[in-house]
Amino acid sequence: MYRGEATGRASGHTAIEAIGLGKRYRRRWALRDCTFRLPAGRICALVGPAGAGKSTLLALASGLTRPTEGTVRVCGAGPATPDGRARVAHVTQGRPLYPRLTVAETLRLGRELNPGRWNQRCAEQIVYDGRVPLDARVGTLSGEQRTHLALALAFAKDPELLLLDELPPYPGRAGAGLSRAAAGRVPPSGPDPLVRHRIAALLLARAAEHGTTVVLSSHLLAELDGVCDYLLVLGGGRVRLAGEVDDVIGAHTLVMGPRRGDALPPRIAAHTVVEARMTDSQFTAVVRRQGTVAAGPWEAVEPSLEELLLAYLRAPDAPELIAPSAEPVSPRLRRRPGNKPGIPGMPRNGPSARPDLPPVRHGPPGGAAHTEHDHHSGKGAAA
Ligand SMILES: Nc1ncnc2c1ncn2[C@@H]1O[C@H](COP(=O)(O)OP(=O)(O)OP(=O)(O)O)[C@@H](O)[C@H]1O
Repeated sequence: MYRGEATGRASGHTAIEAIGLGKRYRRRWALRDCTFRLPAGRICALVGPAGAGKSTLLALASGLTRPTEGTVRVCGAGPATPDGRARVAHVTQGRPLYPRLTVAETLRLGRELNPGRWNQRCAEQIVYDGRVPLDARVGTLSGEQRTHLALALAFAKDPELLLLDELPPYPGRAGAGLSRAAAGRVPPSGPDPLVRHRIAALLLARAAEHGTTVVLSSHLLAELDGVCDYLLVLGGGRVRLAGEVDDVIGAHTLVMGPRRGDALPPRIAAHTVVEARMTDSQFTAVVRRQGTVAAGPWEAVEPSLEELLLAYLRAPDAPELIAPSAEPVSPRLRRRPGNKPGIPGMPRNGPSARPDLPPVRHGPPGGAAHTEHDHHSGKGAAA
């Protein structure tokens, strides 16, 4: 799925631009040296292990919290300014809503809090599509209904940028934020794929209709395929991967073949190895190509988005990859040459992995994460 530059507000604009962004809670950094640009009009997957700083990044982008260091701008504005707040909607993990208000009262509150920007018809359509009764108290709604209501509030504000912390409902979160009695009335909402599919469809349709940029934080990697066209991967509080999904996937190859000894075949190891896994008889490696992958007694295919993300998540030391479209463009914000993570004195963007693709910025080759004797038997089996 790719919505392209021509959509609505997408052409050439920047939705988020962060430079050296960092947030520290007491002594611990939740996010550090975070530098990237998200072009407008994208549906961006924000991926990372638990504690990687995803929620912190979203909170910084929505002005909910202030940076300890660095800067972030959203749609050209400071997130904590009235302009920034008007342009951004943030649906947080807990979906904080007033449980005693009815749905209609909640929408009325949304209208009063967003004078001049409120689209009541849009809000009512979303709650209607989600089969959310207008006269029901929020505290009695299911996880899916609460999400529809939260999305109704978000889209009715007509935001340029929607930040969504987790595609809901997710395990154990049904009734979160409600009284115990109210939570007891909420049907259990496990990771029902149909519900998630319905909500993803709603999100995509609305985002396409309004030209909204969406940042979607998620743990469920398989579900991001076909939903997101842009990728932002955090690890250890830093950006590890950023760019168009197609470009990022296209720069990598998944190689599987018979194992000969403890090391990868030299012609495979010559590429930037993101992750290598061995069983007794087979090796599986995700490599960032430096040129073409030589033919040999192995199979080389393009990884799926899930396979690629898993490789990066399992290999926290793999070198970063930042596509040119994810590089900040604002001259005021641009990093000094030679600053991390570029190579001092060298152009910031390394050679293109594929001649038909734009160049990508990458760290030094050889950052392999090597998992010995891992019983991973090939493509699609990663878990
Ligand atoms: N208000 C806070 N006070 C102290 N530490 C915090 C606070 N919020 C987050 N942290 C810490 O900052 C780090 C990043 O947290 P954050 O919630 O941003 O990660 P995350 O990637 O969203 O994780 P998850 O996927 O589990 O939601 C974690 O170590 C977390 O414990």
